[in-house]
Amino acid sequence: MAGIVQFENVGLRYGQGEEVLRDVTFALAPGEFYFLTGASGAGKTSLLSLLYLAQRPSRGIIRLFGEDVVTVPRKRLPGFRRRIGVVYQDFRLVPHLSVADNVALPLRIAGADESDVAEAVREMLAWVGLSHRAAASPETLSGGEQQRVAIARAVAGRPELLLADEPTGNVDEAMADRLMQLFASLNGLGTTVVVSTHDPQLLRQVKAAQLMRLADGRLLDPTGALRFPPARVSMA
Ligand SMILES: Nc1ncnc2c1ncn2[C@@H]1O[C@H](COP(=O)(O)OP(=O)(O)OP(=O)(O)O)[C@@H](O)[C@H]1O
Repeated sequence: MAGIVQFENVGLRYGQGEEVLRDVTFALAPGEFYFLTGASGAGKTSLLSLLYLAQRPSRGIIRLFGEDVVTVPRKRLPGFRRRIGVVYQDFRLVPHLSVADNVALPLRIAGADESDVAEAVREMLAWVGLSHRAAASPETLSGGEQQRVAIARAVAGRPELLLADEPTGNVDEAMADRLMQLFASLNGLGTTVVVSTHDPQLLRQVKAAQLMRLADGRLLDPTGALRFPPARVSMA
């Protein structure tokens, strides 16, 4: 398999507007860690939304886990989404579920045993420093706390692909370090990770990470490393 994700000449426009993504071609190798960078408005969230199948591209080919997801019947999309963990920029927690039940959601959808669910939720909430808020309603949490719940939920099911949109935008530096360690640990277990960020500090945190740079809807790939990724890059 050439990659866990492949884009070929992908374009995206909203309505009748100009294309906000243009001629985007790349492949992501399984098990790698990628940072997606670019100025505000460059298209990072739009690119991630194609990856988590929130919309279809206006043109081009997208393959996920080796399958063409542009022409796949809609009823098969949930099967792909279950293999992906997403940290949305606006968190998207379920308001009528407790913090613990939000984190448990992907595990329950995957049919995990309740005892495994309870243990995973405990472990994840401890990691993001929110054990004491397990029973709380998401609306009673600060923005940074909600972001940490969203991260715990995305990571809990050990997805094959993790997509995180500005996941440390609302937390302090010490918590950002801790969350990046969580992503790096998940990556160490084999998850392919894509983190979008403006923050140059974060880029220094994961040494073996590769950079995807977007500028005005185009992916900059001067060395061709994203188009023709090595089969496996050393994590040293
Ligand atoms: N739903 C939408 N309808 C119309 N235009 C949109 C929509 N979402 C994004 N855009 C436009 O697409 C372009 C790329 O936006 P996008 O949110 O993908 O950029 P970004 O790099 O994630 O920015 P930021 O770092 O500010 O979140 C922008 O010009 C934006 O105005």
